[in-house]
Amino acid sequence: MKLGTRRSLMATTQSQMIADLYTAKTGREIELVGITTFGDVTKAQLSQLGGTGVFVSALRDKLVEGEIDFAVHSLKDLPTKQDPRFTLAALPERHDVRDALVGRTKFADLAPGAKVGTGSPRRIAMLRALRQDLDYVPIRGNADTRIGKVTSGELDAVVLAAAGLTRIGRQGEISQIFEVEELLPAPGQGALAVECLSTRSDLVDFLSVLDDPRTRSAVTAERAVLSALEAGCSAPVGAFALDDGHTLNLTAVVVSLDGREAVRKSAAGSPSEAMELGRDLAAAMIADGADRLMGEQSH
Ligand SMILES: NCc1[nH]cc(CCC(=O)O)c1CC(=O)O
Repeated sequence: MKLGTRRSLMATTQSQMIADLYTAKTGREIELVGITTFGDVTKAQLSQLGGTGVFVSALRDKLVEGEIDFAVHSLKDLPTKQDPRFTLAALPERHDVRDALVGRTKFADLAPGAKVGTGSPRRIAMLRALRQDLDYVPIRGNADTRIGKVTSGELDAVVLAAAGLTRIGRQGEISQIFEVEELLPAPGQGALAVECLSTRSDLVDFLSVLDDPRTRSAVTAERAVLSALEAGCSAPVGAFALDDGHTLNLTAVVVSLDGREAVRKSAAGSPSEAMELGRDLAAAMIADGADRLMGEQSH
């Protein structure tokens, strides 16, 4: 069995984690196949690429061509619009959902005017809501490149997903983890998705041993919010859900890019109705003006 992976350290690490988990559960060996994607080579700002899924499409092409059997994606990079050719055969147990600050001080201790790097409109909007007096600098590149801008002194801090930092062994450089109450993560953040062709029912069955039902319900609700808001991965939308085994609790927010306005709502429901919970919460947010706040970020 061949598992296609992007070649970055983060991607190969998370693909290897899934391969090891699979081998531990089934005794079957997995071969990793490295693939270069457009998202890895472009210098453009992610938010200017005009669409989601830049990291995803090259892996999907290899699935269609039959070069690989399945692929592991960071769920938050997957477009919410379902492509019927592919099936999310497994959503394994989620890692840390939170965002982290990499810098020499905590966020509250940064001097006014300090340069904070992040390429994500969601993070910029939410960080502005916390502190208007900092200079938010759009950056991209892999985590290593971003952290390097702090080490070199070009930036005072950068904000990255804690899960990604941990996967590449850089958790020691985190100066603060933002609690979800102050910085709501991106829908699906910290979760990995195992995808294969829908026609490969043999694989869908095999891979389902990796699925974690509580992760699946939580991220289903979060992604339903994003989908119903008709927002993409570059929109200033945060969502976080937790399934305690009985109840699914969901919170979502849309923040204006200047950080001055937000529509934030929570709801609880049955994990078996995760999709409806997310969709209904998004409808309530739109009724409160969420779509107006997203402005031209929505697509
Ligand atoms: N957009 C890139 C991306 N996709 C997934 C992660 C982090 C790991 C995850 O959420 O699973 C990252 C980097 C980051 O946001 O810092």
